[in-house]
Amino acid sequence: MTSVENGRTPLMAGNWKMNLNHLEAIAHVQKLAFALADKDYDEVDVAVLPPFTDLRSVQTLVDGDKLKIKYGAQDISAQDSGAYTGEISGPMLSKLKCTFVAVGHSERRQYHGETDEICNAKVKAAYRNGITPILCVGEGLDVRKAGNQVAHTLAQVDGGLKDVPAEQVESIVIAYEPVWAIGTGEVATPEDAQEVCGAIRGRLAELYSQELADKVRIQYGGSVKSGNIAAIMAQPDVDGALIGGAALDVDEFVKIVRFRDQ
Ligand SMILES: O=C(CO)COP(=O)(O)O
Repeated sequence: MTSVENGRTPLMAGNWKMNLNHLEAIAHVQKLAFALADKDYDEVDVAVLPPFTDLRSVQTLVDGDKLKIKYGAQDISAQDSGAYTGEISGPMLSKLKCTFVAVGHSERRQYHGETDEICNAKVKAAYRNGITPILCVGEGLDVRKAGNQVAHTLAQVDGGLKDVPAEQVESIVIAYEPVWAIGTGEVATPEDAQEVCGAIRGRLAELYSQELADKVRIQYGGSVKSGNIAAIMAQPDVDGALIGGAALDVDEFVKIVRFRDQ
């Protein structure tokens, strides 16, 4: 059974990382909207995660032209306001009508020391402010080589969701991004992606219920391109992708969104 038959609308989200200023963001989203407009994409949710400085411009464009493209931030503070220099809060993001926020991306974990505890606080901050977290999990190369990818990733799921109630978690997006496949051109095989995405769904069933687990969208991320997306999406527990480099190229991103045509 594919994810579409399972009733989960696939979510293709472009994580721009630290790329594109607000003028480039406007041009990018306009081009993306135009490219998607000539064919119905109702059966796929499309989102972009631009840098903070682009969000107001993207919001104005999406609102003004009533675009179906959703958007969100790449990070969120665990606090809602106060003396936290350089941080961006949930209330600020929800004022910009962000649908999503990435939490615990491996680059945040690696370069900013984000632990599962911090990710858990950020998941709660997102829900407190009506924003859907995209909780990013996944193992590094050493863990993969030792064959511990499932246990490692499930521990991140447990940590990120600690004390988060079912009525919130049923809307969460979990992105499985093996660190060794991010930006390296080294894509996990569809079977590798399915192994861990399936285990994540199994864990959600254990922690909550099978019914909840069947609703949650689980994405794969790591060197996704138009040439490999169809095989990845054919896996029963993969419901979309979190796309880095390939999302910066509108034509390539559109091909990924239209994975059924590949
Ligand atoms: O980190 C990623 C998305 O969040 C994946 O990045 P790449 O698609 O560039 O490998």
